[in-house]
Amino acid sequence: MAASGPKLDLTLYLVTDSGMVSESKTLVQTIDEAIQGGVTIVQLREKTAETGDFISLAHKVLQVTRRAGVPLLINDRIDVALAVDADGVHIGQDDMPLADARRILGPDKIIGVTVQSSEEAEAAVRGGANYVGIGTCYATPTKQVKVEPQGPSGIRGVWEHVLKVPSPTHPIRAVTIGGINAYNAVHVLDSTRTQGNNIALDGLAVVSAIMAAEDPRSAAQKMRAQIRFAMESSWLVRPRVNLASTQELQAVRRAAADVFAQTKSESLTPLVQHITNIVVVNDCANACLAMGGSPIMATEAEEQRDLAPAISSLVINVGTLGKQQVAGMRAAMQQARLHNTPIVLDPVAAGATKYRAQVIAELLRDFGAHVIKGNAGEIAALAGLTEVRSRGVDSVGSGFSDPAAVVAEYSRRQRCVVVMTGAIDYLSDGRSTFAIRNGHPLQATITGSGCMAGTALATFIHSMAHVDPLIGALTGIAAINLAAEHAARRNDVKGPGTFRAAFIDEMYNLSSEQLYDEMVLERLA
Ligand SMILES: Nc1ncnc2c1ncn2[C@@H]1O[C@H](COP(=O)(O)OP(=O)(O)OP(=O)(O)O)[C@@H](O)[C@H]1O
Ligand SMILES: Cc1ncsc1CCO
Repeated sequence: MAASGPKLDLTLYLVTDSGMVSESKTLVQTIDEAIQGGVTIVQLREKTAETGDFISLAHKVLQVTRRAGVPLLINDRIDVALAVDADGVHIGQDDMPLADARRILGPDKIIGVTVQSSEEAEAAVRGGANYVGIGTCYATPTKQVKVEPQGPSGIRGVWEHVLKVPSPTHPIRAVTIGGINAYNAVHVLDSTRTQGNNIALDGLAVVSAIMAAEDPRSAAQKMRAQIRFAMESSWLVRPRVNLASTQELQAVRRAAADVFAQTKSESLTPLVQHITNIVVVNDCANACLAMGGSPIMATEAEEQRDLAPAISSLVINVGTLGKQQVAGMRAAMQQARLHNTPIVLDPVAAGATKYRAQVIAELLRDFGAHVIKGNAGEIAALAGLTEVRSRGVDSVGSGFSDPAAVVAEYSRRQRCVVVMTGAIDYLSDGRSTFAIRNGHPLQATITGSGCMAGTALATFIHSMAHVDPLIGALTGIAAINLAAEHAARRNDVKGPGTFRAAFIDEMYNLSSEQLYDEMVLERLA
């Protein structure tokens, strides 16, 4: 690492593109404002500039970066880096080989390498790169992408490999690049954390999210705030209810009963935004009200930005998909990510059609979710497992031979809570796995009981900051299932029709004491 130069901090890495700069600013002004907003390292990328022009621009940029104590790297052009005594270079796979670059620049300059695969990453680490830029996360108009975007899960695969390669001189660091912005920053950082020990990337590299902004300073500030949230407050690394205690199950039941009581109290009425299917929309709105929430079913893309600051959680249910509805989902999920609002994804009939499977895969790649809830057939389709099949919206057969392993494994893969419903419900956040043995067969006789379970999850997971998503999920499933048990016991319930009405009544009547006492909870892992 640059022994004499500025400290290598990859938190918010700006890659310049002079073609994007707003007409009212120069490139140097844009970089200056971006640094004021929190950019921690700059790479000057000028693919077409003449050598003399590149050098004179680099001199000007260097004045700004030096003043701020931020390293300046030159893309590709080692001659330019040497001419201005920049802090280092960033090279791609088609540029000068790493060994030559290191020999020319010496041990103290920063050298970063773009890598698209584990093999390229391994070569860069072994060759003594200071960091790797793992691409391409998302498709972007800023660069002709030679390789298919890999999405956060592909990036994570390369990152996990990078960490296993011994580095000859210094600990390797990594960022990812490609279509990163303030909407997806937290999702990208959360879902690229290593599966075993949650190690995060060192930062994110951005181009257009800052370079093309009218106000690069505030764009950089927004990015920094999102990155800080993901690095410091990610629920994936937050301590939570002490599950190691001998009183563990009581502690979990108590935590669930507390979330239930808070949600039902009049001082807190979570606003639960749904984009759900047309079959169940009214039942879900009533279920949400009965459990202490306030439902809103706003489906247009245009209204998501106005709604976003006020909503407590978001249900995305793909039961009846229209193109316009998908646009609404994308806009809502983007806003939810910006506001760190919990997202519950209900992948209804995930395996029934290719279109549905593709929409769900794209939503998960681009926005992820905090909770995915499905029946066994839906989870099987998402996880690519063939042990359980479905028919339309229903799961067929008796389920998985090892359901706890399935939810735990899929949860670790998706970096979210996974809830698999059925006669027994299985819930996992990848660290702990539980079963809830409540509920009644009458639930399976009405349409939308799974969708209402999704509503319940969102109603109780109303804040990422204040509700542990696993505890919120346990609360939601327990609440809905106990309401079903209570309804089924009523003399006036004669079958699905009367059950449906009584079910909503009993969601409304359920108390936190009943939830604590009657929840049948089992810890599986
Ligand atoms: N036989 C059963 N016994 C107890 N509870 C059940 C039973 N069947 C379903 N449930 C409960 O019903 C809820 C919905 O689960 P289910 O797996 O039926 O959803 P789903 O298939 O997605 O439903 P839908 O497609 O109708 O919305 C869960 O809370 C689950 O615990
Ligand atoms: C029956 C049905 N079809 C699409 S969504 C839905 C509601 C239950 O999932």
